[in-house]
Amino acid sequence: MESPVIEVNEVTKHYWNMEEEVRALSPISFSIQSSEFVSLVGPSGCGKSTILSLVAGLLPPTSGEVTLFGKKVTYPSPRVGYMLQRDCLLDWRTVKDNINLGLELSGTLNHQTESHARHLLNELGLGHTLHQYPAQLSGGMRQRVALVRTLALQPDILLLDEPFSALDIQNKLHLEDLLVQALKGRGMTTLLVTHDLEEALALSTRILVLTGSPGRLKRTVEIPPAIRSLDPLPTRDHPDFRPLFHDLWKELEKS
Ligand SMILES: Nc1ncnc2c1ncn2[C@@H]1O[C@H](COP(=O)(O)OP(=O)(O)OP(=O)(O)O)[C@@H](O)[C@H]1O
Repeated sequence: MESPVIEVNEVTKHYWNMEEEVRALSPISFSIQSSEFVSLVGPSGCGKSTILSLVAGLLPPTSGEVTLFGKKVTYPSPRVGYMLQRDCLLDWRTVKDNINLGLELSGTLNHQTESHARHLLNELGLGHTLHQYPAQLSGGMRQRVALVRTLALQPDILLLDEPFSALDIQNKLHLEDLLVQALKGRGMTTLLVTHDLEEALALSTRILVLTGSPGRLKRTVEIPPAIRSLDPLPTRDHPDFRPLFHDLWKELEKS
């Protein structure tokens, strides 16, 4: 078996809140292979976002270690793209200048990378918005622009922290579909935090169920290939989808 892209090894994380110590994660270990799409689900406060920040190199673990491609994470890696619930678009920049922002900051903006960013914008159905400003776009369109900005960096690892949770159901389903299409053939390894079990089931190859607090891994659910091979919308009609959903739901109720 290939060595994992992401490895979280006996990691704990404690925060200090004024004088009080908050134990966010008790020792947690898991690894993710290349091109896997793994979702983290669990009750509020069980440490899901903390795990993403540790993998992104934005926070150091209290003990244990996180490795990416076999190397210990000590700072944010350019191989990682990170997308949040808030789109964080800059209102004074056009869509074109927003999708180029990450490339500019990383010093990799050139004719080729800019044209790739524009190609992604077209793929996500927003080619016509190139010279518009974020205020002229709907919430779903803004989030699509944020996704293009993240994918434009061509990261090997994509971290998604509830990226669609602020959207209405129609936009959410549309974006899930666009995300899957955009990831096809690009070989990215994805780690998603979501509260939406349907979303986790429809997008993932594997789901890690956490419990708190402090957060720890409770169960790993492999998504059957018959479901995995379908696009997000039709997965929901697969006869195994509802039983899996109820199984996960019950697991979280016990958390
Ligand atoms: N910067 C911080 N300082 C102090 N405590 C923190 C900090 N960040 C997170 N925590 C605490 O660590 C624990 C885990 O937080 P985290 O945001 O990782 O959980 P989560 O599972 O992502 O929650 P949610 O689902 O509500 O977003 C919580 O108890 C939270 O209050």
